[in-house]
Amino acid sequence: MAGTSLYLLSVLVVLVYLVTKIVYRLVFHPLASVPGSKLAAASLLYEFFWDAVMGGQYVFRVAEMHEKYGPVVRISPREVHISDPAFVGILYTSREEKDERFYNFDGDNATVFATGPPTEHRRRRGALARLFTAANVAKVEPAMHHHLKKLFARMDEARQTGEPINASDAFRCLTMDIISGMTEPQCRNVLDSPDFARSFHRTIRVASASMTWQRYVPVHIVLEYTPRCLLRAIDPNFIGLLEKRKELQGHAKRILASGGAVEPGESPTALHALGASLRLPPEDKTVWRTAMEAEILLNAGTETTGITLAMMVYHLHRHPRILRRLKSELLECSADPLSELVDFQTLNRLPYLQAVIQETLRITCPVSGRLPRINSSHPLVYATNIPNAQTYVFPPGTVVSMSIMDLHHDESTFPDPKEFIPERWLDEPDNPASEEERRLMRKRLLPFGKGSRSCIGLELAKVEVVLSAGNLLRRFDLELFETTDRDMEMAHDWIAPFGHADSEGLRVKIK
Ligand code: HEM
Repeated sequence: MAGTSLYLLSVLVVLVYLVTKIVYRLVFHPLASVPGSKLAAASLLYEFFWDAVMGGQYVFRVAEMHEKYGPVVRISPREVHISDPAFVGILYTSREEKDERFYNFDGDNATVFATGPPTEHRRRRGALARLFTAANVAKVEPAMHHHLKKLFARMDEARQTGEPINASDAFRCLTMDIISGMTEPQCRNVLDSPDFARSFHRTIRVASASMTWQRYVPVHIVLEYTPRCLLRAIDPNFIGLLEKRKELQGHAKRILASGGAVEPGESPTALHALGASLRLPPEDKTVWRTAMEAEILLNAGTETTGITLAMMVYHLHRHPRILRRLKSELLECSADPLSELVDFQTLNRLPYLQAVIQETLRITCPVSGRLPRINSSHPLVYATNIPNAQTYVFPPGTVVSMSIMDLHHDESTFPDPKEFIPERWLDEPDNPASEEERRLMRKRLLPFGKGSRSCIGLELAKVEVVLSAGNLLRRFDLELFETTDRDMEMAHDWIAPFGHADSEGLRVKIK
């Protein structure tokens, strides 16, 4: 009897605590006046449900909230999301920190991507930054030519057999081989895989989805300690993920032990840079952190650039006039035979290719989700010049996020935002946009983010996309194969946009 009363009392205490907490969040919290779903404001479970359980769906719910409530919405007890391009310069400065809860992909906020505090971040990013400068990326261009030639040889074979290829997977293989050659001592050479490494890409998909879960559950630890047979039964791709991680840890261990020494036959990679860095204290030179840093580079460098190439090829083949114009520019840019690769510098000067790439990055948003920041030391003020619009003052500690997607699809900056119109970027007589409007468009095209946390791989991605797209479209005539808008649309936001599980992505025939 006494036991039952104690049990009831405990339940009552928990209930009172929860109700008090919810009432506080809805009525007394500093964000209580911000509009949005009350369920989202009451509990983190709402975000958990849409982002983790439903698999990267919160991005769509947040868009609905903006439609209903306007540019400022409360999307969790502690987070406000803003859809107003004018605010981007205020939020993404070097003062704001990344929200460590959201970015905790590695389980310990230990990687460059996930680190919150600016001082630690500067130190960790500094250890890698030299590898990704324009000058160093230029040195890697011959390796990119090597990988591209491999891809083109596979495409030549496919032309002869008449079989379609999965271009989404093929591009991911290309970008994986490039970033792998810069990250780990042995390039993965996934371009050699007969099916363009289908199961490997499924592993990356699972890894990306599990990063969302990591925000709420220590996924890394759970995976480590769950029996392999059980994991295999749940999803065999978990095994691939763990094997890949073990392999990276092996490399990290050896390279850290040698102080980042580059062995004969190896090229200097991110792992070597981390091992040799004098900026990093011993606690940053653990095997786990070093391997995780490499894993995040591999993931960040594969999906983003891969999807950019796939989306570009898709949009171009849905718009034959645009494709014709691009091809004629590419065919005239060099006297070299088509069998030779044109170098980055030559391709990078082509205005229409640049416009096509800008438009692809605008419409695609290879980083699709929100990018939360915390104003740890100062209040953030959101004000607009819209008559009667409310001004908000967010106290220190508020999580404030924006999404590149909102910026790039803002109708007032980019008319017909869902349409693929490379001409909008060009200074041509029939472009209705004024110079001032184009200046604003350029300012608001931020596929690589903004501020001190913008993409470390920007120079690399630029060279990869220009070189690959320019040479591929110069050399091959493609035809879409059983690929529809549904195959190319974002179905899940797992930092990068992922397609439907039952879709093959982009498939093409080589003519
Ligand atoms: C088209 C290709 C790419 C796009 C559009 C892109 C976009 C972005 C964006 C928007 C961010 C900022 C994320 C945030 O604020 O939370 C970012 C960060 C980052 N990207 Fe990329 N990225 C691309 C390619 C790459 C490549 C090739 C690498 C490989 C080196 C890479 C590695 C990273 C890393 C490590 C960060 C974290 C930087 C930091 O916090 O200091 N990305 N990227």
